[in-house]
Amino acid sequence: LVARRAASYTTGRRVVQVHAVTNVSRNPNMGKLKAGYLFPEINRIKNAHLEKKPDAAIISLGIGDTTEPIPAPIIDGMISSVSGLGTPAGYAKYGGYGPGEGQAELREKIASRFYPGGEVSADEIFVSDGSKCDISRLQMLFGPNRNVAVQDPSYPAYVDSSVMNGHATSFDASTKQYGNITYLSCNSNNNFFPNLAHANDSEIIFFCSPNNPTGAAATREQLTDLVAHAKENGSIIIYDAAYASYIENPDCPKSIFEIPGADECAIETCSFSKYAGFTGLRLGWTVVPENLKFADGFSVKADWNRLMNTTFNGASNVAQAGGLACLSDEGWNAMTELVGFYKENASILKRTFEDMGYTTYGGTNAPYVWVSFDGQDSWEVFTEILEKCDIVVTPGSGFGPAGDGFIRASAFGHRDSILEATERLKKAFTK
Ligand SMILES: Cc1ncc(COP(=O)(O)O)c(/C=N/[C@@H](CCC(=O)O)C(=O)O)c1O
Repeated sequence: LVARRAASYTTGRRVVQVHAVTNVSRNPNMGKLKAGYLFPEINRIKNAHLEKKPDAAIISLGIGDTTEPIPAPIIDGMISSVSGLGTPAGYAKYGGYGPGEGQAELREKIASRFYPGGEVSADEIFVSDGSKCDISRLQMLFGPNRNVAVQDPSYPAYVDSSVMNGHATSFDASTKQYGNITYLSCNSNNNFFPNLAHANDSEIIFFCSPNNPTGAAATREQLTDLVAHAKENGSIIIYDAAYASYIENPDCPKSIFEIPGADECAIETCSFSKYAGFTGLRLGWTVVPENLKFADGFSVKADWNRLMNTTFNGASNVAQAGGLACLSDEGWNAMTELVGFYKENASILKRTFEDMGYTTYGGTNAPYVWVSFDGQDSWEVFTEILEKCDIVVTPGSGFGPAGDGFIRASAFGHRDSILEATERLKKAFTK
């Protein structure tokens, strides 16, 4: 026992004592992950740069994290919630554990505000602490060894949570893909909408529109094809609408449930993060339709409800009060203004790269501009931009192998930072 507890080994003449180990073997799926999660890795590199250049005035066009303060009407809603928690009546109403699926009033409001066509009812809406968290809980819902398809490139949480939850075999360094995950390439040749025939065997299809990182918003026709494909193959779509409010093209639906039949093959997750600056406050929701059934006819919603009530004690009551304030007329207008501010940043960035001679995608229906560097290694471009401009972007290959040759510029920034970044980029990279 002592030998096992205090595993040690000799290197040449020295006996090196290592820390005691446990008896518990590591989850082999965690061992398959090829690197750290993308954004903390980028942050680590940024900090190393600052070590070298302590006076560098770094501008981040990297992680899509909001920068503008939460608008007053929403703050007021939270302040009154907090004050209420300090009174017996207020605490009695909202102080303890709330319903795992979220406060009824908030669920009703989300249904009426985000699904005005009545496509979704309040009891199909499950309030959470954000979409990223729900993506991993959805992985738990389906269990291991699933055939999963993702857009390539796409939000890294889909692939990484799929690897963690046992859907993937090992990482193939030559293809830069995990085995058993289907990468649906999205590029300028297919107008960033994948060939769905490649997903014929996929049980679960992660689909994000507007897509992170390309900024491509799928059209009604494309989403109709996606729903038809899922119904034909018996797949379930996990539709990520985290940026839907940035869509301005009327031909691009804001929800998959605008497509008839989607309630029999899709789950939709969304979030207040990028709409109201709730990235730190943590509030999102996931829609699991009444009509969505597993192969044996069992309700997916029933299992999701059981899972949420077992794994999660509900989104913070203060955050839910904030969400409710977002959906008041004043709050909704304030959110719309905030989204408009970031959209303006995106168009400034898009215009700048275009004027510099670069081909860009996205940036119109999304807060991300996808910039082609003509096949150059995206981590090299990332490093060059950091070294020359003290600007952090996100290397395209971080979103999947089809992202290489691109960088993603995020529009989440103060206006003066965005303008300063454009000046630095023009100076260093104009073709
Ligand atoms: C398609 C998509 N879905 C969900 C999220 C996260 O939503 P929340 O967990 O609600 O804040 C994000 C957040 N993405 C940021 C933050 C990074 C991260 O969440 O890992 C980014 O891509 O820079 C996202 O892009």
